[in-house]
Amino acid sequence: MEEPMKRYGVGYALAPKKRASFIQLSLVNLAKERGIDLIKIDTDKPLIDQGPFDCVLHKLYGDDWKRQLKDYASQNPHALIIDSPESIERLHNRISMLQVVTELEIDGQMASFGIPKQTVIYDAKMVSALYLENEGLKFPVIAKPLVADGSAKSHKMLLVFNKDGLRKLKPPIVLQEFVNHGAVIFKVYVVGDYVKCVKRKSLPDVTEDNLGRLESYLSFSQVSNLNTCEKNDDKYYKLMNLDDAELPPLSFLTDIARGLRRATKLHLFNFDVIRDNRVGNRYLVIDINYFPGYAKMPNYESVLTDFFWDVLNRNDKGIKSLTKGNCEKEVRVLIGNNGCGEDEGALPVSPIKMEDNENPILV
Ligand SMILES: Nc1ncnc2c1ncn2[C@@H]1O[C@H](COP(=O)(O)OP(=O)(O)OP(=O)(O)O)[C@@H](O)[C@H]1O
Ligand SMILES: O=P(O)(O)O[C@H]1[C@H](OP(=O)(O)O)[C@@H](OP(=O)(O)O)[C@@H](O)[C@@H](O)[C@@H]1OP(=O)(O)O
Ligand SMILES: [Mg+2]
Ligand SMILES: [Mg+2]
Repeated sequence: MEEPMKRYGVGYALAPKKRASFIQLSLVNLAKERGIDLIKIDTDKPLIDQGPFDCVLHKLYGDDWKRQLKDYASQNPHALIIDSPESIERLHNRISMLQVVTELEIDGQMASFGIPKQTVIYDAKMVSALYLENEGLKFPVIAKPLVADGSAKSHKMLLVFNKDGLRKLKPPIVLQEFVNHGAVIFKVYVVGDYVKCVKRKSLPDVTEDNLGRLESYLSFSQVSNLNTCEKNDDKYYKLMNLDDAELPPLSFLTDIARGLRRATKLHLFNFDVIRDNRVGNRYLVIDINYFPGYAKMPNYESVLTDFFWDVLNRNDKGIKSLTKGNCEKEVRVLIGNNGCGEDEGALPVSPIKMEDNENPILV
């Protein structure tokens, strides 16, 4: 007689929006066929009273949740926690997030990579054109909230064209050089050893001419996450034709992804890459996100199911590929004007532009 298939329980603790996008019936069913039951963790009840789970997936914040995970892990040493809160926290600060990129050692035969010049400002009195100049930054710059904790306000940014645009900035902020990149951003999704790059639209290039002509700043939020309907009437992006943009070499991106996995000890994240127009074959990482919108990735159901199956099986065999048991303990990580205005190249006003009073980094 055939042995019954071993079943695994994967508990997930996600905010309602993330749950709605990620936990689709197609994923639940495919995982079920492979012996993996996806089970919702009730965040109103103590984690310790739920399960038992072979694996806990999570994207929640705060000390209470961290404590709950720690208690769960110490009472269920066999359970995998994907990923450790301490590792995830590095991505909650836009400086420590990109610092890790600068520490990667990768043999860049095909292309080079780095991060844009940036500086952090904690004190409003420090915001000045002189300070920027001393830090080696030139206009235009992007002002980003220092904290990237998943809140709506942590995505609200400002493209600053000149010194007038600096006046109203509210620290703590990161000021990062805006690099022309042909209005295309590459989102590189990482799921364990799997790496997938997709193209999205981004902010259009800024010309010297623009700098003098425009308002002193532009507020925007999650420009690469606008929905298809918003993209439709967008002349600028039609003109530059996203379809024609060439992807960076996959093996190069895979090397960066592997390096980031090693350095961060994370398994579920994506990073945003732009091609620096000033230099041939140079790429800049501008953002890293924990547990991003995987449902937007082609075949996300099978990619995620394969990942669950792989880590659960390795765990059964005693291969410590993930943070296991005590989630603070370090364990070996296996590596395996509607988008345009009338002029070509003019900066978008809507839908990218948002009201100033909605932007928390503006006084
Ligand atoms: N240094 C830069 N040079 C040029 N464009 C940039 C730069 N930094 C950010 N951008 C543009 O601004 C957008 C938002 O920046 P970023 O990715 O840092 O924000 P985010 O809110 O963390 O994004 P996500 O929704 O991916 O989490 C990018 O997708 C890109 O279009
Ligand atoms: O909203 P989606 O599911 O698409 O995912 C987005 C995700 O939002 P959510 O985690 O609240 O869902 C964001 O996370 P926070 O920074 O806000 O934590 C961030 O990672 C975006 O980059 C993701 O979009 P993507 O990068 O994949 O395009
Ligand atoms: Mg981003
Ligand atoms: Mg981000």
